[in-house]
Amino acid sequence: MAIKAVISGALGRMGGTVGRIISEAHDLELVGGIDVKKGSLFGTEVVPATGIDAFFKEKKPDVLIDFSVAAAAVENIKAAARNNVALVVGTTGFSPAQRKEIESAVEGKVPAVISSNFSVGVNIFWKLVREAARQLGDYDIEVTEAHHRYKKDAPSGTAKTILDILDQELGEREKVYGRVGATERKDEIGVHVIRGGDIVGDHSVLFAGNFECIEISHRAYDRAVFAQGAIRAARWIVGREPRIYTMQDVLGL
Ligand SMILES: NC(=O)C1=CN([C@@H]2O[C@H](COP(=O)(O)OP(=O)(O)OC[C@H]3O[C@@H](n4cnc5c(N)ncnc54)[C@H](O)[C@@H]3O)[C@@H](O)[C@H]2O)C=CC1
Ligand SMILES: O=C(O)C1=N[C@H](C(=O)O)C[C@H](O)C1
Repeated sequence: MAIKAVISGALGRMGGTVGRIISEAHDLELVGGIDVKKGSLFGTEVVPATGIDAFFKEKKPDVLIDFSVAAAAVENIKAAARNNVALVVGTTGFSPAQRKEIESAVEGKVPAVISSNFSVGVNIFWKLVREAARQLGDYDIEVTEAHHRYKKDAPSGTAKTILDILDQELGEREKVYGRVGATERKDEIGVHVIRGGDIVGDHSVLFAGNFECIEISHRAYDRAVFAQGAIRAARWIVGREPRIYTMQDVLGL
């Protein structure tokens, strides 16, 4: 039996990429999409988010894959939990309060993989950053990310995950978002955001010491890497215990 998937944010950049790959997969069935307005996605119906409960009841999907916007994702996640639909959530930009809302909607009700980045490469990159932080905690650290001109949130979800990893390894340090004028460097972490053109997603962490620097970088060339990871997560999550998992769990890292 094919896994039945619905995509939320269906008419967006990621929705289209995920939809194309699912429609070409033999073990998955795209049963439709959710967005703000009606439309179509690889021969399936896209309905407005206001009709999500009725859509779930009609299509009976196994999994909802959400790449939308933070406030919308929270509501769609609650609807999936109400309708017993497993979740793969790639949307970024959640506030701490929204993240709590998601946790209380999902925990003990449906299984969900939530990750700020579904690419296999970024999941390895996070591990390398953790190891470097363990060894080079006394070096100056600067995090830089670059994305396309239409990205809504900054810093990226992936950059926030990098900052969480650094905090876990080094204790909470002040974050300085860009520098201008007279600045005296202490042991803060510098964070730099670039927005322009059609950059798919670049992240780098610089560890600068005396007489040497090490820079760990990841560059995505095509949204297919995120979509393939999300689809891998969708195959993995259906039938799991109802709690929140990460992409590291999916990959066994
Ligand atoms: N975790 C990951 O690996 C990745 C995460 N992302 C994140 O995914 C999200 C979407 O990115 P893009 O596709 O580039 O954005 P986009 O702006 O192209 O697409 C978002 C779509 O969500 C729709 N939307 C708005 N309200 C909605 C609602 N209530 N219900 C359903 N859909 C709704 C919009 O109309 C739009 O079609 C962003 O938060 C981005 O940061 C993007 C790439 C990879
Ligand atoms: O909006 C994007 O495009 C991306 N968003 C994710 C993020 O915020 O980290 C992942 C990826 O870098 C692309």
